Amino acid sequence: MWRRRLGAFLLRSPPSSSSTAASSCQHRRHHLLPREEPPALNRLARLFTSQAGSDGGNSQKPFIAFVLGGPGSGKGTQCTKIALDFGFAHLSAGDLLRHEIASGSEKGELIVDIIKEGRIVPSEITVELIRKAMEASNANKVLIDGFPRCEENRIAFERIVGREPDIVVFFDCPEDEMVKRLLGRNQGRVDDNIETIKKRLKVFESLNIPVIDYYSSRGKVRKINATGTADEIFEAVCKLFSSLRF
Ligand SMILES: Nc1ncnc2c1ncn2[C@@H]1O[C@H](COP(=O)(O)OP(=O)(O)OP(=O)(O)O)[C@@H](O)[C@H]1O
Ligand SMILES: O=c1ccn([C@@H]2O[C@H](COP(=O)(O)O)[C@@H](O)[C@H]2O)c(=O)[nH]1
Ligand SMILES: [Mg+2]
Repeated sequence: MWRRRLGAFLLRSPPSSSSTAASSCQHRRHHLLPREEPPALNRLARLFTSQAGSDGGNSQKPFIAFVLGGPGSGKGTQCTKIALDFGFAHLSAGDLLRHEIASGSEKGELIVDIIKEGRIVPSEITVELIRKAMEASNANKVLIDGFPRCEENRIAFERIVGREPDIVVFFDCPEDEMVKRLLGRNQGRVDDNIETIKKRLKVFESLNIPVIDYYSSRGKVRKINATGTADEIFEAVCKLFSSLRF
């Protein structure tokens, strides 16, 4: 459990200020494993779930949701809310890469140059970070936010982790809205400037959309209209997640 908490602390984005009780899911499902549930009830609940492990973790294969969408479509914002309301571990590929940069490693120096250019980090680096984070989280439900970015990423993940996602959530947002949000983000990100944003939008269209198309052809994509307020979008997200079996 401590590993799970430490992993979550290190790897999840800080909760957004909009993640309040008031904004939480109106369609909230009856969680089988809410965090605040007493341990005895948790154990009982686990007897009735197919995926939970002996410590609530992933001794069997976890439910994996890839969360995709253009830059600034609101992936991180919505994942924070989903993690809180539905008990998912939130692994953001971008945050993992930024964490590697912050560690001061040689790999980090390579990564920061790629991010400034809006390009895609080599698959073996990103997949290895995600694989380790999944292992550290020991979770039975995982959101992988902002990955895979291209077909090569997808193929590398499926080869190394040995799994396809159970679903792919696609936040569909118009470009002008994404640009407006990114320019207003104000979190000191090296890629939140108009030059990099334009490059990221091109990379999204040319490399990430084909991944979404691939998973669409496999019936895995759930498209969500990502316009409106974060809370309005979360209403649609809640409907989707409440309908899932995990
Ligand atoms: N529905 C919304 N309406 C207005 N602003 C939003 C909405 N959702 C998120 N934002 C804001 O837009 C910015 C980008 O959101 P967020 O970081 O969640 O996007 P993202 O898809 O994770 O972007 P990136 O791919 O760059 O990581 C943030 O400042 C966030 O607070
Ligand atoms: O799988 C990934 C995820 C991210 N990148 C690089 O990081 C930036 C920022 O990512 P966000 O998910 O938007 O935080 C992205 O533009 C890429 O340069 C990546 O290469 N691979
Ligand atoms: Mg993000």
